[in-house]
Amino acid sequence: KASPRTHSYTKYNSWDKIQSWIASISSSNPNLISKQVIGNTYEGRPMTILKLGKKSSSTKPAIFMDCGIHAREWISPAFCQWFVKEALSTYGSDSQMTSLLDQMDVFVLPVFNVDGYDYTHKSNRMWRKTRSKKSGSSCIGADPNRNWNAGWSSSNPCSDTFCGYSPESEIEVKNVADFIRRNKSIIKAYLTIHSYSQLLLFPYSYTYDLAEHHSELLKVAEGASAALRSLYGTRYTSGPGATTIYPAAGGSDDWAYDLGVKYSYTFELRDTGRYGFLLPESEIKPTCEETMLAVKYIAAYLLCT
Ligand SMILES: NS(=O)(=O)N[C@@H](Cc1ccccc1)C(=O)O
Ligand SMILES: [Zn+2]
Repeated sequence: KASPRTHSYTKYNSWDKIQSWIASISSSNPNLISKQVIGNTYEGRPMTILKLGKKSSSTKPAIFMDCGIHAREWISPAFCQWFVKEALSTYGSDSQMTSLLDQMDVFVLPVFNVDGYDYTHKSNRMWRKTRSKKSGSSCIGADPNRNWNAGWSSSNPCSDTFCGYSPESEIEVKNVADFIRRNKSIIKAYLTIHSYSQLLLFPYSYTYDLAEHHSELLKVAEGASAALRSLYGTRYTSGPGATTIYPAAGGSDDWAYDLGVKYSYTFELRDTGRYGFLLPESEIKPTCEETMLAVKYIAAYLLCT
């Protein structure tokens, strides 16, 4: 059975292996990690959030990070697994990680779109959406990054970017939106991990209007990108989604920002198109190492402000 010691952090693990890992890692260190199931997916798989942070009787400010919103973006869940492993293994030795986990909690959702992720392993490697079915339509699933109540507008059910029949129509999105709403007073940052293109995006994607905190969000994004680039020279572009990648309605980062989570970022990890969603396993380690620097930069900024 997979356990923290036998789990591979440099392979794209199946959902079954990730589920076993979640069970074992979440009971490996009661002072630093716990788990909570926030609901099930359409096909009945559990959505489990890992809570990282020094156990405290008082409520601490928190960062929320999700991976695997889009099923085919396999480097994303690989990063969430890497982040959890790094947090637990460097707490006490790495000063940045130690102060982060002493002063804040980090909620990590390793795989958001579990049904879709499992489907890419077993059926169609290029699947993107959820796997929900609606009577009357032969097309399956909605894009979980178009289904949030942020500039939401309807679209074609057979499109890969179908927005769903209404905001939060996808149970996976509703489960996470409910969790963030319940915890919005303590959540200071929302990070959502995607691939590919090497971008650090922030609101808005649903409009060309600049966010109220545009200049600060850009400054932090450029600092995080510079930290990332310092390791292997990987170049990221920072900016609002609408002008940096493309306009898009119903995105999770826009929704979190409009809810009041000021530091709301979408990471588009490696690469820039050579392999795209099929990033080789040999690039998991360098991608995760450099991305750790960007996430730790944002965390350090939160702790200093
Ligand atoms: N990961 S991606 O290639 O699908 N790109 C993202 C870009 C994106 C990011 C944030 C809000 C809306 C859109 C997408 O959802 O299209
Ligand atoms: Zn994506």
